[in-house]
Amino acid sequence: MGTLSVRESKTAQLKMSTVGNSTNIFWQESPVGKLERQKLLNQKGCVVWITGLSGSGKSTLACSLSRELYTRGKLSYILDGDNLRHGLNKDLGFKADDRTENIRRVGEVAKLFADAGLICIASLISPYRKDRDACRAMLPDANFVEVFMNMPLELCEARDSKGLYKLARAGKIKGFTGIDDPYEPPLKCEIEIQQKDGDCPTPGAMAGEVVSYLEEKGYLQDH
Ligand SMILES: Nc1ncnc2c1ncn2[C@@H]1O[C@H](COP(=O)(O)OS(=O)(=O)O)[C@@H](OP(=O)(O)O)[C@H]1O
Ligand SMILES: Nc1ncnc2c1ncn2[C@@H]1O[C@H](COP(=O)(O)OP(=O)(O)O)[C@@H](O)[C@H]1O
Repeated sequence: MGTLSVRESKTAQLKMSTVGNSTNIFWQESPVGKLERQKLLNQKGCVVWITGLSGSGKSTLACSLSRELYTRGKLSYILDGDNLRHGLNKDLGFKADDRTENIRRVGEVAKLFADAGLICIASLISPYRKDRDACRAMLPDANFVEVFMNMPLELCEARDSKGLYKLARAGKIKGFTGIDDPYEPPLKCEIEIQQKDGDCPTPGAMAGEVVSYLEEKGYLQDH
């Protein structure tokens, strides 16, 4: 074989792949790697995945956690299920397959944010265990922190801050999680938030529990 041109030799070094329906694709390495990005940010990229019923406090925790990290000079980004359904996932409904695809897409985006060196806070009902476990498997080095908002349905329904439980009970929303659609609680998660003596921890206390875990596991420093 003659001497390959730079392009050909470069191409020869690149491995052609087929992934799903994408054929003849090549992985392009970035000149700046994850360790360099983490050094710049003085933190380690990871995904904090918050799961629970509608009204269990996922968004409240996501916001208080993001704020607490910011006050400590740490960069995070929230991927909220409701919000992403206004854009990236606006083509998806709430049937089981659509929820699975929703979680898969958010998992892939969260993986990119973590690779960027951010603390990615994903807050979605994510009712199916297999879908959450598939997201966990996407993350290299197990940088996946599952937080279960273990609040009783009665509390979530009493809150009903969006009036959706009332609509679901009236049969105006079909397939509403917890009412006539399943939620599979985690069998093993990193953090479980629940009531103590019938009282909910404050948003600050919830955030503090997660920050302490991240600190203990070394995510709030790059070395
Ligand atoms: N049928 C049904 N079941 C559950 N939730 C519903 C439904 N229809 C609309 N909503 C609103 O959508 C929000 C949940 O979206 P997610 O992307 O987190 O759901 S999932 O993870 O795909 O199950 C959820 O937001 P949160 O209340 O913040 O959980 C609801 O506001
Ligand atoms: N720890 C908490 N203490 C008191 N109220 C809370 C707490 N967490 C959430 N709430 C309230 O419960 C309602 C639902 O919270 P939200 O974060 O929107 O839940 P989700 O994102 O799971 O649907 C809101 O009115 C919120 O203010």
